[in-house]
Amino acid sequence: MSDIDLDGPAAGRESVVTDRVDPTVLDGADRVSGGSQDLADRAALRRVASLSTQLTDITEVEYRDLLLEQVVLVGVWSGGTLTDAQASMTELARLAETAGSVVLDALMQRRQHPDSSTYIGSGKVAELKEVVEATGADTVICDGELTPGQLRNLEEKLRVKVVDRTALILDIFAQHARSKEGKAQVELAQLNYLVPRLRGWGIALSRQRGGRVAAGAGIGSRGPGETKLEIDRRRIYKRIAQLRVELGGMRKVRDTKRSQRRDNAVPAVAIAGYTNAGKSSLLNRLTDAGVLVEDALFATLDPTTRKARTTDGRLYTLTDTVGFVRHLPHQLVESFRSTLEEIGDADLLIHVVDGSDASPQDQVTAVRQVLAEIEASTVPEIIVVNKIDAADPVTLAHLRHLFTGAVFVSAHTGEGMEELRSVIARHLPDPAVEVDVLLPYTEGALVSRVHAEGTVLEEEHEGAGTRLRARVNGNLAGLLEGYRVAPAG
Ligand SMILES: Nc1nc2c(ncn2[C@@H]2O[C@H](COP(=O)(O)OP(=O)(O)OP(=O)(O)O)[C@@H](O)[C@H]2O)c(=O)[nH]1
Ligand SMILES: [Mg+2]
Repeated sequence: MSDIDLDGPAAGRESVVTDRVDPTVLDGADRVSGGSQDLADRAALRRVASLSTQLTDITEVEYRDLLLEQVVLVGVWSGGTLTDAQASMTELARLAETAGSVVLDALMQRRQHPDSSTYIGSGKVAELKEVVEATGADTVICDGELTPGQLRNLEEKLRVKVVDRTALILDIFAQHARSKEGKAQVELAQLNYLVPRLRGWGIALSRQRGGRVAAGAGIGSRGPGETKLEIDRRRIYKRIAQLRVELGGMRKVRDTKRSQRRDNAVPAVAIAGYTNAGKSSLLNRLTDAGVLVEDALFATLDPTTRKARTTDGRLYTLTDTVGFVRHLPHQLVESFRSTLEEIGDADLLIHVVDGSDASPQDQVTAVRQVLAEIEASTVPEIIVVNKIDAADPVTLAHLRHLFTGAVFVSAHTGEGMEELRSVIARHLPDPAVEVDVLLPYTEGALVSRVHAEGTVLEEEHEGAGTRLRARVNGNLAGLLEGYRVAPAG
């Protein structure tokens, strides 16, 4: 813990490590399959990033415009190794770039705990202010979830916008939400984040906007603004209630669909994993889904379900889901609960890991934490290490050792996909009921269904029809009831 020498890399800066994050700017997609229109929309959104976070229904609320452009990142390293802390900062930089901003600099402070009033220590705030001024940054992004007080105090001291990790992730989700459900889920999460911060932001924002604090007496103290905030607060609560009702309705539709799938006893496989690990690419490989693939965090928010077949011809569904990240904001986990239930309800989980990442095992840890939070830890899991074409062989060897039974694939080259298919087939629950039937030739459709949904053990064409011995699900077994052959002897 404390035995790591900070003075080396940060000579002359005492306990502040200045770690310039490699500004490998993510300039949009590097590969799109079947979603170029979507992508164009998204690029357009990115140029006016602030629009996506403005809540159209509550325009008068001084909601934070996240016009993220020139940013400086700041983090507190309070536990774990330096590598962990740096990985978290690198990820924050990726998140900031995904949201459409340019990262100018990144600072990290070693402290036991974040400072209760300004997140980083007061002496370091002055240092940060120097960096902000020197770089001409207009926004500071903190690597954590800050209290309303911390945000306000920092803004007052730095005189630029201060945003935390949670707000940043919410902003990306808002930019990427496509479906009605996704948009409602994000709006609900944003409002839940907003409520406790309403007063703080109201004040800080007034100060920030063109230095109105100098002209207007009484801003920041009680006054007419307070009444307006109360009204806004009530409107927000009303909107939250309305969104909950709407989402409840959409949830019913989703539940019905899922239970229909259950009745048909088609096994469900969910693809989950860290954001940008290649989940959508894998879905596209295993089916012809044509889901948007993008080198950006949280490209997928809406689950896509496609039919797929095992190597031995059995039908199953494959669902691509929203990616996870370190410290996924609890507001998102909460409002995306119905989407995330697709994972908890699955018969099998394909947990995709980016093998080319600097520390894939940390991704696995973060993902498992979220899985536990959504009560999906009991779903049988296959670890699939993706991007082996781009991964370091030493890392891969380490992963083989860590995760026995993992499958190593490349969604790009197709390597390992055959093995993945057969592993999926092996892990899928086998249809439960064994039947022995004689189906007249007029019942060709039923014969096809047995082939599609069940496992055929024996098939013979006899004079009276097709004799089939097979394992099928309960539903299909019911339909076959009338054609059963009496057990011999
Ligand atoms: N080199 C390499 N790149 C890959 C591979 N699979 C996916 N990628 C790239 O990784 C990036 C992310 O792929 P996606 O399929 O969108 O990842 P995802 O997990 O669905 O991401 P989110 O939906 O954003 O959470 C894209 O740039 C892909 O082209 C692979 O096997 N090898
Ligand atoms: Mg995706």
